[in-house]
Amino acid sequence: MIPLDPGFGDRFDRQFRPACQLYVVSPPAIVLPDFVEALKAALGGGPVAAFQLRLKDVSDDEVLRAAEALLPICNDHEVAFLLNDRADLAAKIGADGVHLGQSDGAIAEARALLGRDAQIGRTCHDSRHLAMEAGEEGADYVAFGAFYETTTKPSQYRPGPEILSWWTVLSQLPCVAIGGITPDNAAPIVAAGADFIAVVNAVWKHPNGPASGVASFASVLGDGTA
Ligand SMILES: Cc1ncc(COP(=O)(O)OP(=O)(O)O)c(N)n1
Ligand SMILES: Cc1ncsc1CCOP(=O)(O)O
Ligand SMILES: [Mg+2]
Repeated sequence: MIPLDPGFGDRFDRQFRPACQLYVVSPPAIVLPDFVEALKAALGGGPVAAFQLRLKDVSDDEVLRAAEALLPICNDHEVAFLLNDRADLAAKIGADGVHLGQSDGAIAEARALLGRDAQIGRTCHDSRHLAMEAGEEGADYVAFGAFYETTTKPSQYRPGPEILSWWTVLSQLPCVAIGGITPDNAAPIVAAGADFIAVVNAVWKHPNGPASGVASFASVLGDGTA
């Protein structure tokens, strides 16, 4: 199982915080086998910590087929493979983890299905309360967003970077920032302490292709010095 590891290791200390890492989320609809090549290109474009398969309005069979094709690519690149929404399917395909929104089931149930080593993420929108709750329920990371306007998933929630700095002081659990993030607007989020930035369009809709999309984040991800 490949961990979604911010790199704290045994010596967790925010003063020695590792660099913010990229968490690439799939488009809501993909075409196979084309997307296999697109994912290979993306993961070849630069360091990626995790990939999330986030398909919407498709059958379970389509999710399983996509996972079967994409998981080996993530394994080859040592990139954690998380499935969105469905802990049951994540267990079935042997995913490294699952991302659960507020309506996607209990963390304890997902843990029972996936085991101790799986990475379970929880959407917390702009809510400090939801983040603390997720931590208490056993999530492995909390996700805040949408930080910026986005067409991928329009959101009524708009946290500011200060929720990230608040969280990094309060908790040892990694935090993910999501929503409309691009290399041009990521700096305040990275500076505030995001452990991961999760992106869809900035990678998959990059005018020069997904490899360039991933590469375009290299200069903004920081070197971990607080
Ligand atoms: C890393 C990450 N953060 C947030 C989300 C959103 O999850 P959710 O609120 O369940 O919405 P959908 O993605 O299911 O539409 C995510 N998927 N990943
Ligand atoms: C899934 C999700 N949850 C909050 S915003 C968002 C979409 C992120 O996509 P993009 O990086 O294209 O804005
Ligand atoms: Mg969801």
